[in-house]
Amino acid sequence: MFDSGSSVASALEAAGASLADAQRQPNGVDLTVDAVFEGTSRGRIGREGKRVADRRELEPEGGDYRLNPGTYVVRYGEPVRIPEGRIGFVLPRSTLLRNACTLDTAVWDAGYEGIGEGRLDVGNPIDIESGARIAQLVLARADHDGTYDGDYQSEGL
Ligand SMILES: O=c1ccn([C@H]2C[C@H](O)[C@@H](COP(=O)(O)OP(=O)(O)OP(=O)(O)O)O2)c(=O)[nH]1
Repeated sequence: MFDSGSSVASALEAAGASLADAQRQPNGVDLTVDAVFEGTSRGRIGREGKRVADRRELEPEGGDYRLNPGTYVVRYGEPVRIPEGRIGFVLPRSTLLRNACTLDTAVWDAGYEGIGEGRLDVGNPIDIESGARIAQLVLARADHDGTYDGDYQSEGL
């Protein structure tokens, strides 16, 4: 069972997000793009520990990120808090897909709080305005064991 868009909006507002009306969707809340990065070094995932690759933040040109085909990391514009009893999923806006682009995202754990990131794949050149809506967060009811306590807790806050 998924929460309504207004419940998702309440969860985000409790985390400090200020939402425009256009972000409020029937089944979730649209997230905006705050920053786009290109990787500049090698990351690592070990059996223990991990390292996120260094990155270079792209500058918008005339307010738009002018992206050629490739893989980027985006930082979303809204602080998120996943309430207890919930799991979060972020999905791409369908307009990204219709432009041969997409977002790859992972599980958003109960108890996670922060400004998250995702992988943006660009298959066809696209201009994305800084602050534009690119994704949608939905929340589903879920049992869980404890709450999120990983390295990304409170990131960006
Ligand atoms: O696409 C996503 C998915 C999740 N998150 C946030 C919410 C999630 O709760 C947190 C940690 O995600 P995950 O548990 O997958 O991270 P990890 O790579 O396993 O690292 P750690 O073990 O430190 O949590 O990152 C994102 O920013 N982007």
